[in-house]
Order: sequence, then C-alpha cells, then structure tokens
Amino acid sequence: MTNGDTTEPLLAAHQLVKAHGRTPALRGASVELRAGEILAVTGASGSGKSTLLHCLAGIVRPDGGSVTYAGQRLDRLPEKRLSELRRTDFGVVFQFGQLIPELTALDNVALPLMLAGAGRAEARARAAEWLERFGVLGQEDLRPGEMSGGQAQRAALARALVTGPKAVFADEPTGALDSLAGEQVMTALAHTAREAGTAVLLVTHDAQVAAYADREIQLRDGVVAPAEVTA
Ligand SMILES: Nc1ncnc2c1ncn2[C@@H]1O[C@H](COP(=O)(O)OP(=O)(O)OP(=O)(O)O)[C@@H](O)[C@H]1O
Repeated sequence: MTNGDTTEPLLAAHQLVKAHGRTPALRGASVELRAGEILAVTGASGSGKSTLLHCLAGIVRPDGGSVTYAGQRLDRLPEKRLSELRRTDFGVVFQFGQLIPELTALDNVALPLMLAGAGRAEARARAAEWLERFGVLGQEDLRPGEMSGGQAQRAALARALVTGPKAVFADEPTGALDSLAGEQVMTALAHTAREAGTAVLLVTHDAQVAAYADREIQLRDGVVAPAEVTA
C-alpha cells in the first residue's frame, strides 16, 4: 500500500474519526485522492459518505485523524485560511445544487470568479463559456427555479468548475434527477473534470453513477471496506 504508487496524493485522509453528537459517523476511515482522479465513494445509507466528503473538503473538522491537502494539514488550518483555500482550490456540488435562487444561471456561475477578483464583464464571459460546455447556454438568463433539475445541476457543476479548482466534491450530484438527466450530468462532470485535470470525489449510492469513476471505495460503518473480497 505504501510503495505501490509513487504519485503523492493530492488529498489524503488518515484514520478519520467523526461523531455527530453521540452518533459515530466515521470510525477510522482512510482514503487518498490523486490529482485528476475521479474517485467514487459508495456505501449504504448512514455509512458515513457525506461526513467523509465534508471532512475532506474542509467543511467539517474531524474529531480525530488527519486530512492532508497538497502537503498541508487541512484539519489544523485556521478557519480563515481554510475558507480561502476552499474558495481557490475546491469546488462543491450537492444533491440540490444550491444555486442562489435570486441570481440567473449566468450570474451564479460568474459569482465565484468575481469573488476571486475578476471584473463583472470578464466573469460573465467566462461563465457563459462554462455554461456552454455544460449545455446550459440557452438558459443563462433563467433563475434556478425556472430551470429543470438537470439544467440547474449542470449550472451548479459549471459554478463548481469555473474557477479551475484542483478538486471537486460532489455529494449525490444526480440524487434528485431522473436517469437521463443524471447521465447527462455525470457525462458532463466526468468529461470536463478529465479535460481540466480536476480530481473529483463523488459520493453516490448509485452503481451506474459510480461507473463514471476511475476507482471506487466502499464505506461500511464509518470505515473503508477492504478493496477486494476473495470468496
Ligand atoms: N448533522 C447530523 N446530526 C446527527 N447525526 C448525523 C448528522 N449527520 C450525519 N449524522 C449521522 O451520522 C451517520 C453518517 O451519516 P452520513 O450522512 O455521513 O452518511 P451517508 O453514508 O452519507 O448517508 P446517506 O447515504 O443516507 O446520505 C449516520 O448515522 C447519520 O445519521
């Protein structure tokens, strides 16, 4: 395990422990995400998938264990540096895309660029390019409530990827979609992430969605299940 792969992982969690109140969610989970890799995290409901994603993305601090991102301990970074790093290096997509309802699709995608210092015109031009990549260009002036679930989710992906993050964290990104819209979202995500060399941590309970990944790990009761089961 330690010397099989010479590539340093982009993100590594070691022996993560996390409880929500008295409910243990992670009980010593270790996982590595390599640069540009699409990794699916599967497992039964309640096995700790979302908690693992939140710890890796620096949204939640683990109670124990470590999260190392590009050589630095994410779990020990002061909040200010952590939120800065999340903004520059990470993108997130959740089951319900969480676009800002008052903004058009174009402005939702332009927002992270403007937060990063781009001017409005430039941000909107780049946002339009990304919406086009995700096949949402005709709907750029619609607000999230006026779009279909699949369109909104593809706009959410554009927003997550527009700043050129090193890693995208996607928690059940197709969970609220029918299977055709889900396929379109996953095709767009996998294609774009590969093209941009973005690593993706993909939480899903759906085997068809996990099939888009390069590799899959399964969580069981808060730990990563052994990779191969020899019957
Ligand atoms: N905010 C919270 N408060 C209390 N318990 C929580 C909270 N979030 C998660 N849990 C509990 O922690 C455990 C792991 O939850 P988590 O959401 O990480 O699992 P999951 O595999 O993503 O589940 P699902 O597939 O149902 O989303 C579960 O027992 C869950 O009930």
